Amino acid sequence: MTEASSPILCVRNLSFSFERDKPILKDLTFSIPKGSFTLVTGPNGSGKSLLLRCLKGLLQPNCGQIHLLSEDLTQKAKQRMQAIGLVFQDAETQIVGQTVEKDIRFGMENIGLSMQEQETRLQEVLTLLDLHKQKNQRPRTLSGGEKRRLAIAGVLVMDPKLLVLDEPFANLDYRSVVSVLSTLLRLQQEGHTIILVSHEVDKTLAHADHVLLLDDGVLVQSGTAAEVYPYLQAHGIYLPSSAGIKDLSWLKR
Ligand SMILES: Nc1ncnc2c1ncn2[C@@H]1O[C@H](COP(=O)(O)OP(=O)(O)OP(=O)(O)O)[C@@H](O)[C@H]1O
Repeated sequence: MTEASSPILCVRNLSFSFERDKPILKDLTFSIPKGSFTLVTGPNGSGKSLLLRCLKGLLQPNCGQIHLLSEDLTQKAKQRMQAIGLVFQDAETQIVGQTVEKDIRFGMENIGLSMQEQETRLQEVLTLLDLHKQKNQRPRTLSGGEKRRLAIAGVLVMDPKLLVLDEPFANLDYRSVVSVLSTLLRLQQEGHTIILVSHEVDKTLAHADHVLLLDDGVLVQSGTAAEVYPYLQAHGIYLPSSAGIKDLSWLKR
């Protein structure tokens, strides 16, 4: 993955406000390289979740353009909704089925996929997310990490062009963080483009090939991990002392 890779998503001059003259997202311009593992970071309240909601089509920006694979989808929120798979910060709210399998099938049944296509996709995501053993289990009996993986499975099975996750490590213990992070890296290797929103850069920065740093609704830096790293601490992002970029991963501890 290099910075030169063609973009899957291009955002130009995006602004968003709930109230007139009180912009929250301010003139954001950036692109996301296809196949990248992009980390969107910034302190609490910097606008990360709102940005995801604007991209997904849950909120409409006041101005700006959103192009996905060179197609202008700015005014096509429904198409953005289908193309962008979003795993919410509170991923458990996305789990609706009585069993793991039923939950994964839910979205596919809603869009009327044939049983054969459902079966193919189901088997694929059970393997990718390592959930075969839990197939018949009730979701509420899953561990935190398994629930997070199930929420990802439910989104992935809809075949999104872009997989976006809002704080997927929140409230997870070390082993579950490792499990979810390894899963995301495996998905990237399979060819998926991943946008991860997290202020816990100590867990992931080593794996990010593209980073966006937001503060107070402004994109203050974007580029490779090495380019953005020197600006993190000044914008309230915790970094362990004397850690280099390669140390900033929970997979290597
Ligand atoms: N529904 C709303 N009405 C008014 N202001 C809102 C609303 N939702 C969010 N905000 C404000 O928008 C700003 C950005 O919020 P957002 O949730 O996007 O931040 P964030 O970077 O995701 O924060 P965190 O890391 O805490 O999740 C915050 O100041 C927040 O108070």
